Amino acid sequence: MPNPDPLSTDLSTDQPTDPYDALLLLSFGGPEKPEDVVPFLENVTRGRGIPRERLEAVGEHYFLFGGRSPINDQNKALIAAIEKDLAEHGLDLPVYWGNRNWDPYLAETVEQMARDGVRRVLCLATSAYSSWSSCRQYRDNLEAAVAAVPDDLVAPEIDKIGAYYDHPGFVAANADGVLAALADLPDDVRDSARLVFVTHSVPISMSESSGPPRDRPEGGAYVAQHLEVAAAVAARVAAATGVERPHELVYCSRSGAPHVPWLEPDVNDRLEELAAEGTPAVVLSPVGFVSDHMEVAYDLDTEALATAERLGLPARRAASAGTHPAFVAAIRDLVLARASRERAGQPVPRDHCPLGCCTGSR
Ligand SMILES: CC1=C(CCC(=O)O)c2cc3nc(cc4[nH]c(cc5[nH]c(cc1n2)c(C)c5CCC(=O)O)c(CCC(=O)O)c4C)C(CCC(=O)O)=C3C
Ligand SMILES: [Fe+2]
Repeated sequence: MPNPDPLSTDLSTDQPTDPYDALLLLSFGGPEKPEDVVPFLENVTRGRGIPRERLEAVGEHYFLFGGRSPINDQNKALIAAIEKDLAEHGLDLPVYWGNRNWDPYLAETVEQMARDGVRRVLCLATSAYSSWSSCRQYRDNLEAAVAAVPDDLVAPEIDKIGAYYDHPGFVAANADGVLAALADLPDDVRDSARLVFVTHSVPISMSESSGPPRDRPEGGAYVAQHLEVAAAVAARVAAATGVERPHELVYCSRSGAPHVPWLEPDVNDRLEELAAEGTPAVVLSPVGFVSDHMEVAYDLDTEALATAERLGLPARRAASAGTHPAFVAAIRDLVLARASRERAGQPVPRDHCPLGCCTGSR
């Protein structure tokens, strides 16, 4: 038990980040040069039954960008922004970084934390939503990394912040991205533009088993959470512009075997329909991604924007949360809120997944 006597700690003059002595940014990882691409894809898809053709196609996406995913640079920029923000607020909390699929690997980072004498760690994953891929798999990675710490070291205890999609700072950052994209559209279609929110498709079975079993919304938490963010961002944009625009949620980056159903519609198919219906313009907002991953660089900026261009449909891609100050402040808030609840012995329900939460992997 981390806090056998919560009252005594509550009344002390602890640091606002106590009981934590480090923050861990946990991410997916990505290749940095052409030689990295195949080993990276092997790491990602080990035991996942992804067809060879799909892997070759995804490899090409990476080669188109010189074998370098944007994700590691995005994470470095986010860590720098978090460190600066923490320092500006007088908070002394070192930030570590570990990935599931590429260097720096999570297990090495956790071992390094043990060597540095770090005992209690708060972890933020670069995914804001519930599902096996976006939450449970990261928890399993943490457990495995802690278990792999050599016996001569004391492994740190790691707590993971739960889904944070509805944090007002995350919503505000995405809304700002949509506002900037709208401003960049031609004047005559700006007010009639449709807001198309995009996230990573997942198998329907994964989506339906996402979230805590007891209060799981119909269809699963993954879709429900994205719809909530889409509505919140659209409402902020309406308030800021004085114009109500229609909005919807679509999907990108479908993978897996063709006979396994995944969430639809695909963004490209939907753009075809919207163009046929005479939609004047669209803004694509990648709310499913906290920063500009390869899915954003390829599936949206390369593929979907080309689809829109071919259809003669004016389209702009909105910025993801990235290092937007509202998102960076949201991270500080999530850290301080969790630390204070921990000191008071009041767990944050969403940070503790019940049995059966986000189980379905395919
Ligand atoms: C929900 C979700 C997120 C969002 C949450 C989060 O951020 O974690 C996400 C993120 C990412 N996915 C990424 C890359 C890949 N995902 C793949 C495969 C898959 N993703 C899935 C789901 C998700 N993925 C699923 C159900 C599969 C099928 C295989 C399986 O069941 O596990 C494959 C294999 C090839 C392919 O099949 O596409 C690759 C290369 C990158 C790195 C991008 C970069 O380099 O910038 C990132 C951030
Ligand atoms: Fe993925």
